[in-house]
Amino acid sequence: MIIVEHLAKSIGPEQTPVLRDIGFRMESGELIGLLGASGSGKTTLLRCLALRDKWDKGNFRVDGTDILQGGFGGRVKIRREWAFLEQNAQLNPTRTALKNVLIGQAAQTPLWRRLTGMVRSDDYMGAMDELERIGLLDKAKMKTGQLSGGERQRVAIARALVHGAKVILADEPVTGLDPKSAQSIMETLRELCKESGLTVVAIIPLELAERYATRLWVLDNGRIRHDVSGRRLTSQERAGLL
Ligand SMILES: Nc1ncnc2c1ncn2[C@@H]1O[C@H](COP(=O)(O)OP(=O)(O)OP(=O)(O)O)[C@@H](O)[C@H]1O
Repeated sequence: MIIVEHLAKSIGPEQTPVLRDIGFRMESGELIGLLGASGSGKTTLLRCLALRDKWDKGNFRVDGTDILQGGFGGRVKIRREWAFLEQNAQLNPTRTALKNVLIGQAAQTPLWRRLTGMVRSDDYMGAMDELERIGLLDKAKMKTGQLSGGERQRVAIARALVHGAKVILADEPVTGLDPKSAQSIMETLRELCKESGLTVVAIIPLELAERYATRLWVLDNGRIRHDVSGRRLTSQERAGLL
């Protein structure tokens, strides 16, 4: 169980409040579509949850561990088990899909292996397994610079999974993709949530969120204004997205 209470965050020289009072409870296996008008703080919320940005205040507990006040262990847990997929998958275009996925294992790999570039066969098999799981086994040896946007997103997801991600925070994972690739990425994420208990919070367009997410959050004025499961947004709730 992930519990966030009273998360607040101000940004910039003027310290403009972006997140005022965010609170939620989230279970494993949920796929949350994060919605809100431009500038409503969606990316800021993901960055705070990934601990890329410092919280001004708030409580953050994951499976009973106090992440912010509980010492170093909580932060290590988030860095190990939570993956932040930035906009336009951050991959090395000159390396193969396989190598890019293997980079996800660096955190668990001894320094000498990283320096010598030696890969354990277990790591290699693990990376190939994940590429297969997301349907990219046949592209494993292609440089990611030659892959389509959708395929690059898949590599980024495989890298997160190989890293042992239990939670993926995805900042516009389907932006710029054609409708078919976007749907295919969403289907993959939904399947992973259902089958392996992965939890995903993703900034995605409303129509995909309504089709694939198990829960919708609408951010407005620094709060989760609407938290909706099992139904589409009403026209009044949609109005907050404009
Ligand atoms: N580094 C920064 N310095 C100053 N202001 C910032 C910074 N980063 C974000 N902001 C401001 O914080 C607010 C929230 O930004 P954020 O990127 O979280 O919104 P968003 O909902 O993800 O927007 P979009 O949908 O347009 O990507 C915006 O008004 C933005 O201009």
